Amino acid sequence: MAVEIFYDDDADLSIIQGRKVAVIGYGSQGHAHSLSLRDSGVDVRIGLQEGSKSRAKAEEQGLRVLSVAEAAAEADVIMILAPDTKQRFIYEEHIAPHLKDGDALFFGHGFNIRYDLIKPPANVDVAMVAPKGPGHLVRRQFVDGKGVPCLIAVEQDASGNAQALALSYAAAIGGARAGVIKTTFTEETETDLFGEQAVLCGGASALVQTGFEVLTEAGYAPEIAYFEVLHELKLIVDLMYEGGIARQRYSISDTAEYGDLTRGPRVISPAVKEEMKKILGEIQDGTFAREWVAEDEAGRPNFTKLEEQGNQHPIEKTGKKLRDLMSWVDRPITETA
Ligand SMILES: NC(=O)C1=CN([C@@H]2O[C@H](COP(=O)(O)OP(=O)(O)OC[C@H]3O[C@@H](n4cnc5c(N)ncnc54)[C@H](OP(=O)(O)O)[C@@H]3O)[C@@H](O)[C@H]2O)C=CC1
Ligand SMILES: CC[C@](O)(C(C)=O)C(=O)O
Ligand SMILES: [Mg+2]
Ligand SMILES: [Mg+2]
Repeated sequence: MAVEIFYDDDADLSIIQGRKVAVIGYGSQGHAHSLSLRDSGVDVRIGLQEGSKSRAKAEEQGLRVLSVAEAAAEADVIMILAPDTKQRFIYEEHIAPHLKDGDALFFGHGFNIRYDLIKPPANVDVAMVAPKGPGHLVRRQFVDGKGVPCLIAVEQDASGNAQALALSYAAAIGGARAGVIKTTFTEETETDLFGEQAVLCGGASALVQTGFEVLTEAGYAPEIAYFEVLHELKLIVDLMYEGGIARQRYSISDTAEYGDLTRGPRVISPAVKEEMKKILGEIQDGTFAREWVAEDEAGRPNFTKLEEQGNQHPIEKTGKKLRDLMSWVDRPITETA
C-alpha cells in the first residue's frame, strides 16, 4: 500500500501555534524540537528534572525551564523527549497526574507505547512525530531552511484532530519541508530499532571497525586505513543520499563498481541476512525491549563496558589525530546544545 506523504502545503501551522507545548528533555531531539518550535512561533516551555545538566543550555537559548510536573500542568501538548528507558517513570510520576481532557501526549519514538510501558488514559490524544535523523541535524537543517523527514502516527485520537496536530507540529520543526510520512507506532518502533541496530549504527560501526582491523592487522598504515574505511564512507554515502546506489555506482570507477557488485554480497552474505532477520525477530517479539529495560534497571553494566571498549578501539585514536588536521570536519555537532 502506498504511504501518505505530507508537505508544508498540507500542514496548518496555526494549529500548533494555538497550543501550549511542553518539551520534556533537552538533549539531542529535545533541543532541536524546542528551538525550532519557538522559531516557528509556538509557545514552548521545557520540562527537566531537578539538577539536570541540560537546564543551563536551555536557559542560555532563552527558553523557559520548569519542572516536568509544572511544564505538563501548564501545557496542552506534552512531547516526551527523555531517554526511552526513563520515560515510563517520568510519565507516571510527573505527567499522568496533570493530564486533562483534550491534552495531547506526543512521542519522538514509539518504544514506550509499542511495548506497553506507558498506558495513557482514553481522554487524551496520543501521537508521534519522529524525525528520521539525529536531533542535532534536525536543528541544523531547520536553521539552513531545509528539513529532516518525519514520521507521524496516531495511537489514540480522543479529539478527532490528532493527525492534523501532529502534522502541524512536524511542520513547525521543519519536517514537512522534506516530507512527513504517516505510519503507526508499531511500524515506526520496529523499523527504527532494526535500522539503527542492523544498518545505520550497529551494522555500519562494526563494518568500519572490522575493515580498519583487517587493513591494520595486515600491516597497512592506520592513517590510510582510516581514510579508506571511515572518512571516505561519508563521501560515498553522500552520493547514495543524493541519487541512490545507482548514482554512487555511476560516480565511482568501473573497477570499484565491479568490486562492489561481486564482493559486496560476500561481505553481507546470506548468513548476515539471516542474522538481520533474527535481530528483527527479537525486536518484534519484545526480546530486545525486555533486555534493554533490564540492562538499564541493572545500572547498564554491559552498555558501559561495551561503550568503553568502543571508545578504546584504535580507529578512534587515529581518527582524532587526523580530524584535528581538518578543521572543517570536527565541527561541533550543534552550535546550540
Ligand atoms: N537522538 C536522536 O536523534 C533521536 C532520538 N529519538 C527519540 O527521542 C527521544 C529522546 O532521545 P534523545 O534526544 O537521544 O535523548 P538525550 O539522551 O539526548 O536527552 C535526554 C534529555 O532528557 C533529559 N532527562 C533525563 N532524565 C530525565 C528526567 N527524569 N526528567 C526529565 N528529563 C530527563 C536529559 O537531561 P540531562 O541532561 O539532565 O540528562 C536530556 O535533556 C527518545 O525517545 C529517542 O528514541 C528519535 C529520533 C532520533
Ligand atoms: C539512527 C539512530 C536513531 O534511530 C536516529 C537518530 O534516528 C536514534 O534512536 O538515535
Ligand atoms: Mg531513528
Ligand atoms: Mg532510534
